[in-house]
Amino acid sequence: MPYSIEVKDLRKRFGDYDAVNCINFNIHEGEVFALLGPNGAGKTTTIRMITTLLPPTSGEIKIEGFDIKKHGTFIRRLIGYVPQALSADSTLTGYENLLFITKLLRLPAREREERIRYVLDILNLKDAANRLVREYSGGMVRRLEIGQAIIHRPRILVLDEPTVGLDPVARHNVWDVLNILRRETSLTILITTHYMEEAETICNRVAIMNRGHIAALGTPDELKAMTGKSDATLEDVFTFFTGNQLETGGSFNEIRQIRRRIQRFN
Ligand SMILES: Nc1ncnc2c1ncn2[C@@H]1O[C@H](COP(=O)(O)OP(=O)(O)OP(=O)(O)O)[C@@H](O)[C@H]1O
Repeated sequence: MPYSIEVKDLRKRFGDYDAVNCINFNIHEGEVFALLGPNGAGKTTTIRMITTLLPPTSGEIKIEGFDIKKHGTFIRRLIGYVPQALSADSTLTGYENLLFITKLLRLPAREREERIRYVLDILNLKDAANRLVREYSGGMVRRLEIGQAIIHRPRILVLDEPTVGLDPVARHNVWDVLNILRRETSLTILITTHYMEEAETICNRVAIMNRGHIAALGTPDELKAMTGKSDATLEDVFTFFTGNQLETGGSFNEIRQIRRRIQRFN
Protein backbone atom coordinates (compact mmCIF):
# COMPACT_ATOMS: atom_id res chain seq x y z
CA MET A 1 0.00 0.00 0.00
CA PRO A 2 1.66 3.28 -1.05
CA TYR A 3 1.65 6.27 1.23
CA SER A 4 -1.04 8.85 0.63
CA ILE A 5 1.63 11.53 0.22
CA GLU A 6 5.38 10.93 -0.22
CA VAL A 7 7.81 13.84 -0.25
CA LYS A 8 11.44 13.09 -1.04
CA ASP A 9 14.37 15.54 -1.10
CA LEU A 10 11.94 18.30 -2.09
CA ARG A 11 13.42 21.70 -2.84
CA LYS A 12 12.05 25.03 -4.10
CA ARG A 13 14.42 27.82 -4.94
CA PHE A 14 13.28 31.41 -5.56
CA GLY A 15 16.24 33.31 -7.03
CA ASP A 16 19.12 32.39 -4.76
CA TYR A 17 16.90 31.54 -1.76
CA ASP A 18 15.81 27.99 -0.88
CA ALA A 19 12.27 28.50 0.43
CA VAL A 20 12.02 24.70 0.81
CA ASN A 21 15.35 23.01 1.30
CA CYS A 22 15.49 19.26 0.83
CA ILE A 23 12.58 18.07 2.97
CA ASN A 24 11.34 14.51 3.44
CA PHE A 25 8.13 13.13 4.94
CA ASN A 26 5.45 10.51 4.26
CA ILE A 27 1.78 10.73 5.22
CA HIS A 28 -0.41 7.64 5.72
CA GLU A 29 -3.95 7.28 4.42
CA GLY A 30 -6.44 8.70 6.90
CA GLU A 31 -3.81 10.65 8.83
CA VAL A 32 -4.21 14.28 9.86
CA PHE A 33 -0.76 15.81 9.39
CA ALA A 34 0.30 19.39 10.18
CA LEU A 35 3.11 21.55 8.92
CA LEU A 36 3.68 23.92 11.82
CA GLY A 37 6.09 26.82 11.61
CA PRO A 38 6.69 30.55 11.78
CA ASN A 39 6.09 33.00 8.92
CA GLY A 40 8.29 32.28 5.95
CA ALA A 41 9.15 28.72 7.06
CA GLY A 42 8.13 27.29 3.68
CA LYS A 43 4.78 25.71 4.61
CA THR A 44 2.66 27.29 1.87
CA THR A 45 5.36 26.69 -0.74
CA THR A 46 5.41 23.01 0.26
CA ILE A 47 1.66 22.53 -0.08
CA ARG A 48 1.58 24.48 -3.35
CA MET A 49 4.04 21.93 -4.74
CA ILE A 50 2.00 19.01 -3.33
CA THR A 51 -1.19 20.38 -4.88
CA THR A 52 0.65 20.77 -8.23
CA LEU A 53 0.25 24.57 -8.25
CA LEU A 54 4.01 25.15 -8.16
CA PRO A 55 6.68 23.01 -9.83
CA PRO A 56 9.47 21.82 -7.51
CA THR A 57 13.05 22.86 -8.29
CA SER A 58 14.10 19.28 -7.50
CA GLY A 59 12.97 16.25 -5.54
CA GLU A 60 9.98 13.98 -5.76
CA ILE A 61 6.34 14.04 -4.71
CA LYS A 62 4.09 11.00 -5.03
CA ILE A 63 0.36 11.04 -4.36
CA GLU A 64 -1.00 7.53 -3.73
CA GLY A 65 2.08 6.25 -5.52
CA PHE A 66 1.67 8.49 -8.59
CA ASP A 67 4.47 10.91 -9.45
CA ILE A 68 3.15 14.48 -9.74
CA LYS A 69 5.48 15.16 -12.66
CA LYS A 70 3.82 12.48 -14.79
CA HIS A 71 0.26 12.35 -13.49
CA GLY A 72 -0.62 15.97 -12.61
CA THR A 73 -4.11 16.00 -14.13
CA PHE A 74 -5.11 12.72 -12.48
CA ILE A 75 -3.62 13.79 -9.13
CA ARG A 76 -5.54 17.09 -9.12
CA ARG A 77 -8.77 15.08 -8.97
CA LEU A 78 -7.51 13.20 -5.91
CA ILE A 79 -6.93 16.41 -3.97
CA GLY A 80 -9.31 18.95 -2.45
CA TYR A 81 -7.58 22.25 -1.64
CA VAL A 82 -8.70 25.02 0.69
CA PRO A 83 -6.34 27.97 0.07
CA GLN A 84 -5.68 30.81 2.54
CA ALA A 85 -7.46 33.36 0.36
CA LEU A 86 -11.24 33.44 0.26
CA SER A 87 -12.56 31.11 -2.41
CA ALA A 88 -16.36 31.35 -1.87
CA ASP A 89 -18.38 33.94 -3.81
CA SER A 90 -20.14 36.24 -1.33
CA THR A 91 -22.78 37.29 -3.86
CA LEU A 92 -24.11 33.72 -4.18
CA THR A 93 -25.85 31.54 -1.62
CA GLY A 94 -24.02 28.60 -0.02
CA TYR A 95 -26.05 26.22 -2.19
CA GLU A 96 -25.21 28.17 -5.36
CA ASN A 97 -21.50 28.16 -4.52
CA LEU A 98 -21.56 24.39 -4.15
CA LEU A 99 -23.62 23.92 -7.32
CA PHE A 100 -21.15 26.08 -9.21
CA ILE A 101 -18.26 23.88 -8.09
CA THR A 102 -20.09 20.66 -9.05
CA LYS A 103 -20.56 22.10 -12.55
CA LEU A 104 -16.98 23.34 -12.76
CA LEU A 105 -15.76 19.86 -11.82
CA ARG A 106 -18.24 18.30 -14.23
CA LEU A 107 -19.87 16.03 -11.68
CA PRO A 108 -22.66 14.08 -13.37
CA ALA A 109 -25.98 15.96 -12.99
CA ARG A 110 -27.59 13.02 -11.17
CA GLU A 111 -24.91 13.12 -8.44
CA ARG A 112 -24.89 16.89 -7.85
CA GLU A 113 -27.89 17.24 -5.54
CA GLU A 114 -26.90 14.24 -3.45
CA ARG A 115 -23.34 15.53 -2.98
CA ILE A 116 -24.53 19.06 -2.13
CA ARG A 117 -26.96 17.66 0.45
CA TYR A 118 -24.23 15.48 2.00
CA VAL A 119 -21.79 18.38 2.21
CA LEU A 120 -24.34 20.83 3.68
CA ASP A 121 -25.28 18.21 6.23
CA ILE A 122 -21.77 17.23 7.31
CA LEU A 123 -20.70 20.89 7.53
CA ASN A 124 -23.78 21.89 9.51
CA LEU A 125 -24.83 24.44 6.90
CA LYS A 126 -28.23 23.04 5.90
CA ASP A 127 -30.20 25.89 7.48
CA ALA A 128 -27.97 28.51 5.88
CA ALA A 129 -27.89 26.93 2.40
CA ASN A 130 -30.13 29.54 0.79
CA ARG A 131 -28.60 32.59 2.46
CA LEU A 132 -26.10 34.81 0.67
CA VAL A 133 -22.55 33.99 1.72
CA ARG A 134 -21.94 37.67 2.49
CA GLU A 135 -24.26 37.14 5.50
CA TYR A 136 -22.22 34.16 6.77
CA SER A 137 -19.83 34.39 9.72
CA GLY A 138 -16.12 33.75 9.03
CA GLY A 139 -16.46 30.20 10.43
CA MET A 140 -19.42 29.40 8.18
CA VAL A 141 -17.48 30.64 5.14
CA ARG A 142 -14.54 28.42 6.08
CA ARG A 143 -16.87 25.42 6.44
CA LEU A 144 -18.42 26.17 3.05
CA GLU A 145 -14.95 26.34 1.51
CA ILE A 146 -14.15 22.93 3.01
CA GLY A 147 -17.41 21.75 1.40
CA GLN A 148 -16.29 23.07 -1.98
CA ALA A 149 -13.02 21.20 -1.58
CA ILE A 150 -14.58 17.82 -0.68
CA ILE A 151 -17.62 17.82 -2.95
CA HIS A 152 -15.91 15.69 -5.61
CA ARG A 153 -14.92 13.04 -3.03
CA PRO A 154 -11.16 13.68 -3.05
CA ARG A 155 -8.85 11.21 -1.28
CA ILE A 156 -6.73 14.02 0.20
CA LEU A 157 -7.78 17.35 1.70
CA VAL A 158 -5.15 20.09 1.92
CA LEU A 159 -5.91 23.22 3.97
CA ASP A 160 -3.64 26.27 4.21
CA GLU A 161 -4.16 27.86 7.65
CA PRO A 162 -7.81 26.79 7.88
CA THR A 163 -8.66 28.73 11.03
CA VAL A 164 -6.56 31.86 10.71
CA GLY A 165 -8.49 34.94 11.77
CA LEU A 166 -11.40 32.96 13.26
CA ASP A 167 -12.63 33.46 16.80
CA PRO A 168 -12.20 30.50 19.20
CA VAL A 169 -15.78 29.24 18.76
CA ALA A 170 -15.56 29.29 14.95
CA ARG A 171 -12.15 27.65 15.16
CA HIS A 172 -13.58 24.81 17.26
CA ASN A 173 -16.42 24.40 14.75
CA VAL A 174 -13.91 23.96 11.94
CA TRP A 175 -12.00 21.41 14.05
CA ASP A 176 -15.28 19.55 14.68
CA VAL A 177 -15.86 19.35 10.93
CA LEU A 178 -12.34 18.03 10.31
CA ASN A 179 -12.79 15.47 13.09
CA ILE A 180 -16.10 14.32 11.57
CA LEU A 181 -14.42 13.95 8.17
CA ARG A 182 -11.63 11.96 9.77
CA ARG A 183 -14.15 9.66 11.50
CA GLU A 184 -16.55 9.20 8.61
CA THR A 185 -14.22 9.05 5.63
CA SER A 186 -10.72 7.76 4.93
CA LEU A 187 -9.61 11.25 3.86
CA THR A 188 -5.99 12.12 4.44
CA ILE A 189 -5.80 15.68 5.77
CA LEU A 190 -2.75 17.94 5.44
CA ILE A 191 -2.89 21.37 7.08
CA THR A 192 -0.53 24.24 7.68
CA THR A 193 -0.99 26.09 10.92
CA HIS A 194 0.43 28.61 13.35
CA TYR A 195 -1.73 27.34 16.18
CA MET A 196 -0.22 24.88 18.66
CA GLU A 197 -3.65 23.97 19.97
CA GLU A 198 -4.80 23.15 16.45
CA ALA A 199 -1.80 20.91 15.81
CA GLU A 200 -2.30 19.18 19.15
CA THR A 201 -6.09 18.80 19.02
CA ILE A 202 -6.66 17.47 15.53
CA CYS A 203 -3.36 16.14 14.19
CA ASN A 204 -1.88 12.66 14.43
CA ARG A 205 1.58 13.92 13.50
CA VAL A 206 3.24 17.28 13.21
CA ALA A 207 6.28 18.41 11.20
CA ILE A 208 7.89 21.56 12.56
CA MET A 209 9.24 23.65 9.69
CA ASN A 210 11.80 26.39 10.01
CA ARG A 211 13.66 28.25 7.26
CA GLY A 212 12.84 25.69 4.60
CA HIS A 213 13.84 22.66 6.71
CA ILE A 214 11.91 20.15 8.79
CA ALA A 215 13.32 20.67 12.26
CA ALA A 216 11.37 17.80 13.88
CA LEU A 217 8.60 15.36 13.05
CA GLY A 218 6.43 13.12 15.23
CA THR A 219 3.23 12.81 17.22
CA PRO A 220 2.64 15.71 19.61
CA ASP A 221 3.68 13.41 22.49
CA GLU A 222 6.83 12.23 20.71
CA LEU A 223 7.82 15.81 19.98
CA LYS A 224 7.33 16.78 23.61
CA ALA A 225 9.46 13.83 24.73
CA MET A 226 12.26 14.95 22.38
CA THR A 227 12.73 18.13 24.44
CA GLY A 228 13.65 16.08 27.52
CA LYS A 229 11.22 18.13 29.64
CA SER A 230 8.58 16.05 31.43
CA ASP A 231 5.96 18.79 31.33
CA ALA A 232 6.78 20.19 27.86
CA THR A 233 4.01 21.88 25.92
CA LEU A 234 3.95 21.98 22.13
CA GLU A 235 4.98 25.61 22.47
CA ASP A 236 8.14 24.47 24.30
CA VAL A 237 8.74 21.99 21.47
CA PHE A 238 8.49 24.79 18.94
CA THR A 239 10.96 27.00 20.77
CA PHE A 240 13.29 24.02 21.33
CA PHE A 241 13.46 23.13 17.63
CA THR A 242 13.35 26.55 15.99
CA GLY A 243 14.73 28.93 18.57
CA ASN A 244 11.71 31.11 17.82
CA GLN A 245 8.77 32.13 19.91
CA LEU A 246 5.78 31.52 17.69
CA GLU A 247 3.70 34.66 17.59
CA THR A 248 0.05 33.97 17.09
CA GLY A 249 -2.64 36.42 16.14
CA GLY A 250 -0.47 39.25 14.96
CA SER A 251 1.51 38.40 11.85
CA PHE A 252 1.34 40.49 8.71
CA ASN A 253 -0.24 37.57 6.90
CA GLU A 254 -2.93 37.10 9.52
CA ILE A 255 -3.76 40.76 9.57
CA ARG A 256 -3.90 40.79 5.78
CA GLN A 257 -6.21 37.77 5.86
CA ILE A 258 -8.54 39.28 8.40
CA ARG A 259 -8.65 42.58 6.52
CA ARG A 260 -9.42 40.90 3.25
CA ARG A 261 -12.23 39.00 4.90
CA ILE A 262 -13.71 42.13 6.46
CA GLN A 263 -13.44 43.99 3.14
CA ARG A 264 -15.16 41.16 1.33
CA PHE A 265 -18.13 41.09 3.69
CA ASN A 266 -18.74 44.83 3.87
N1 LIG B 1 6.80 33.39 -5.48
C1 LIG B 1 7.78 33.69 -4.63
N2 LIG B 1 8.87 34.36 -5.02
C2 LIG B 1 9.89 34.65 -4.18
N3 LIG B 1 9.89 34.27 -2.88
C3 LIG B 1 8.84 33.60 -2.42
C4 LIG B 1 7.72 33.27 -3.26
N4 LIG B 1 6.81 32.57 -2.51
C5 LIG B 1 7.34 32.50 -1.27
N5 LIG B 1 8.55 33.10 -1.21
C6 LIG B 1 9.43 33.18 -0.04
O1 LIG B 1 9.66 31.86 0.40
C7 LIG B 1 9.69 31.80 1.82
C8 LIG B 1 8.67 30.79 2.30
O2 LIG B 1 7.35 31.31 2.08
P1 LIG B 1 6.04 30.49 2.46
O3 LIG B 1 4.87 31.34 2.04
O4 LIG B 1 6.13 29.13 1.92
O5 LIG B 1 6.14 30.44 4.03
P2 LIG B 1 5.06 30.00 5.09
O6 LIG B 1 5.73 29.09 6.04
O7 LIG B 1 3.84 29.51 4.40
O8 LIG B 1 4.76 31.37 5.83
P3 LIG B 1 3.39 32.10 6.18
O9 LIG B 1 2.96 31.47 7.44
O10 LIG B 1 3.83 33.50 6.32
O11 LIG B 1 2.44 31.88 5.03
C9 LIG B 1 9.42 33.21 2.31
O12 LIG B 1 10.67 33.82 2.58
C10 LIG B 1 8.76 33.87 1.13
O13 LIG B 1 9.00 35.27 1.11
